[in-house]
Amino acid sequence: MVVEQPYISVRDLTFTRGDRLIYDGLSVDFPRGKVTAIMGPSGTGKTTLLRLIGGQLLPDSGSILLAGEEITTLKRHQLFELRKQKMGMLFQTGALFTDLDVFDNVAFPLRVHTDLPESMIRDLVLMKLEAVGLRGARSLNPAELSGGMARRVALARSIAMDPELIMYDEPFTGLDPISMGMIVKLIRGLNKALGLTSLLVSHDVEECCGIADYLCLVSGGKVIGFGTPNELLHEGSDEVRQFLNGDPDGPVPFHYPANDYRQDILAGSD
Ligand SMILES: Nc1ncnc2c1ncn2[C@@H]1O[C@H](COP(=O)(O)OP(=O)(O)OP(=O)(O)O)[C@@H](O)[C@H]1O
Repeated sequence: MVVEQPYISVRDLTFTRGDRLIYDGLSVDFPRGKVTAIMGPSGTGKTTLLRLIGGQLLPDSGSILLAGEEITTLKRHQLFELRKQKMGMLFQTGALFTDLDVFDNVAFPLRVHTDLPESMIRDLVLMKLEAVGLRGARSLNPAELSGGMARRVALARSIAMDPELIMYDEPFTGLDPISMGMIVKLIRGLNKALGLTSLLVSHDVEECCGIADYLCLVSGGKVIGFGTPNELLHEGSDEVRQFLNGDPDGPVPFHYPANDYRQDILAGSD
């Protein structure tokens, strides 16, 4: 798919972990102002891709352009500035500070990264908490929140600095259906209201198809499908459709390669 003026452009990306090649010449563009869900088999490198885009990992080779900046060659302090100004991240493990209440958790990045007066910080924090429906919960401690509420506070914190890009890693994991519905609505709503570019890693095909403008399917170190959910569900390759439909057998076989079953049985013990 040709993406006009992508927010993120990845080219010929190679990345290895130990002796395992995770990405082998990955090239993909992520559209500006849209929600793109990155999906694919477990262990294929989806979280790794978010970390490469966030500059937390450095590729072996290749380029990652984000809002015109080449992430892979930025110096540490430049990367820090870029992250501060442009990126919000919501990782599944992105825990709240347990010794700070909800208000102070959301205020934290503003207090650390800006010189804004406390009165302005208060207005901004209340605005972010209102956006996630938790203005009334500002005095609660993290221990008093449900899992879904904690995720929403973490979301308010990750948009505190008005990022251009927000990256979500498995934002639905462990949530009950109502909390999941709220997070889905928030991801979609915030993307539109704040004009964000959103990248979302998740295994939930149904949620992703409902929320994402585009799906990016990654497998074997490459993009095997990129398009709207509708396009991929109807016109994707057999492998893409097998993944999206959750079929147990297809191009990715149910059976691990083995010798003849009958011979195996007759052969007795190994
Ligand atoms: N810190 C690490 N050190 C070494 N190998 C790692 C590390 N983190 C991840 N890996 C390996 O890198 C590969 C890609 O991991 P990654 O977490 O990006 O996959 P994923 O597609 O997000 O998986 P999942 O869907 O299960 O979360 C996996 O094989 C994993 O075992």
